[in-house]
Amino acid sequence: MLVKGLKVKINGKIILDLDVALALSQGINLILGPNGSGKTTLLRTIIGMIKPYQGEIEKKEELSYSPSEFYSPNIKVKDVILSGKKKGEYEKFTKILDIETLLDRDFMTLSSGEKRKVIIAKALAEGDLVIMDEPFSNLDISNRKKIIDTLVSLKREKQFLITSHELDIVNFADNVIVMKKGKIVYQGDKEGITEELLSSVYETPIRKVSINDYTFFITY
Ligand SMILES: Nc1ncnc2c1ncn2[C@@H]1O[C@H](COP(=O)(O)OP(=O)(O)OP(=O)(O)O)[C@@H](O)[C@H]1O
Repeated sequence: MLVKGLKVKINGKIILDLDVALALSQGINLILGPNGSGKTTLLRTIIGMIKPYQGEIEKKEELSYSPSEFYSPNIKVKDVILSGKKKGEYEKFTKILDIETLLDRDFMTLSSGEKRKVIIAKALAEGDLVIMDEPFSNLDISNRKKIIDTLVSLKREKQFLITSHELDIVNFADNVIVMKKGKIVYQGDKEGITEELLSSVYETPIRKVSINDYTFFITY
């Protein structure tokens, strides 16, 4: 996928203003950035929900999308999942994410974490480039690990573009994009995600602490 120089205006206000091309790598591409920095707008523009007034998006891959919020009134879980194209792959992901017993339930009666797993299973089954907005929100620590392990195990088959407010997801990322005020202020490997960069982007002191090669990000 090629995403170059995107500019988006909503109600006359510039929300996205990318001077640079978005350079995705193989595997897990993670977008970080404070609230309101334009992460969701960027994802929605890539999938075609928002039309940029400038810039280019060239997509060769099959894209799938898991939004950060979702509402599907009066629809069964299996119909949410089966409303896509690649039906064959659903079984694999409903099994991995342990949602097989939920298929006959009404989607809106699920807990927030169960809903999250359903829409993630759908996105994983449908796309070669899987775009997920805050896939870890609503998930308990064990389900969070299950999703991370699944993404890591699929890295050679699929490409991921995800957002998260959980900074330690950096540990699993092959490429990190940092946004602030509608712009990309960093993209590259995780080694470039320094305390200085994060403290400046989030406007609060952030410290990196490593234990057994795993990096935690803490405020102090
Ligand atoms: N339809 C809209 N009308 C007006 N402003 C909008 C609209 N959509 C987005 N914005 C504004 O654009 C900015 C970027 O929003 P966006 O949802 O892309 O941020 P985000 O980085 O995903 O934030 P968060 O981490 O809080 O989810 C915000 O200031 C938001 O209020």
